[in-house]
Amino acid sequence: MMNTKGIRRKKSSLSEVKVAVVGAPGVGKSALTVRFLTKRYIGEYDHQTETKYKHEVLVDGDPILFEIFDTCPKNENDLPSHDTVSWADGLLLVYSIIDRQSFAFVKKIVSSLANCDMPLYLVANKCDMVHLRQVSCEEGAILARDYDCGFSEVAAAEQVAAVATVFQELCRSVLVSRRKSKQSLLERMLGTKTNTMRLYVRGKSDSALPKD
Ligand SMILES: Nc1nc2c(ncn2[C@@H]2O[C@H](COP(=O)(O)OP(=O)(O)OP(=O)(O)O)[C@@H](O)[C@H]2O)c(=O)[nH]1
Repeated sequence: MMNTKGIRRKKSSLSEVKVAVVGAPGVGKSALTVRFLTKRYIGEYDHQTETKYKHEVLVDGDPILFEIFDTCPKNENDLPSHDTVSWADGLLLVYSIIDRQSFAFVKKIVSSLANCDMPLYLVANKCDMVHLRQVSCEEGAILARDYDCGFSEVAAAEQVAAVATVFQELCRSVLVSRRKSKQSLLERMLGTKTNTMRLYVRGKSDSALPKD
């Protein structure tokens, strides 16, 4: 699905960000994904198929081509596959505030990532159903602090902007992490730290600096 309204730059200048939407069955992964893509809420989806979408939007004024993988676990033990995790630049971890098991499922997913240091964003969906709440907002916030990632409670059923913000925040984390790994690759290739390099360049070009 493509939304190219308002975006005039060449495709080649786009940053691509791959997001896998993961979480227990029925937490609202498709509802959140479709809300972001179309701004609409559709109550029931095909639960049998995993779907990949493409969606172009501006994030902080820059065009971003999102690739979104709406995963579809068969049961509470069906964790995201190695292929899914290695495909993704970032994971949107979704649980439902009215389903404590789905909160535990998110923890299982993150444990299964082992040392894989990828950008994450924790989303607590169905916050329109507070009367049935099983997971407090504080628990979500604490878990996100543990994972060093962003966190929001949202309702795909009712909100448009809050859902978009979740995808945009994850996108920002992906871009930051990409910049950091490019920088550390450069440092490794040069066999030096960037700040040492900066000193060297300055020393060569700045005649006002002392010679040693
Ligand atoms: N009240 C409420 N219901 C929601 C919300 N989001 C999704 N639902 C409902 O929750 C059910 C499951 O939503 P889906 O989007 O299909 O969930 P899913 O995580 O994609 O499910 P699987 O594909 O089976 O893994 C549907 O009946 C949705 O209408 C929400 O924010 N509030």
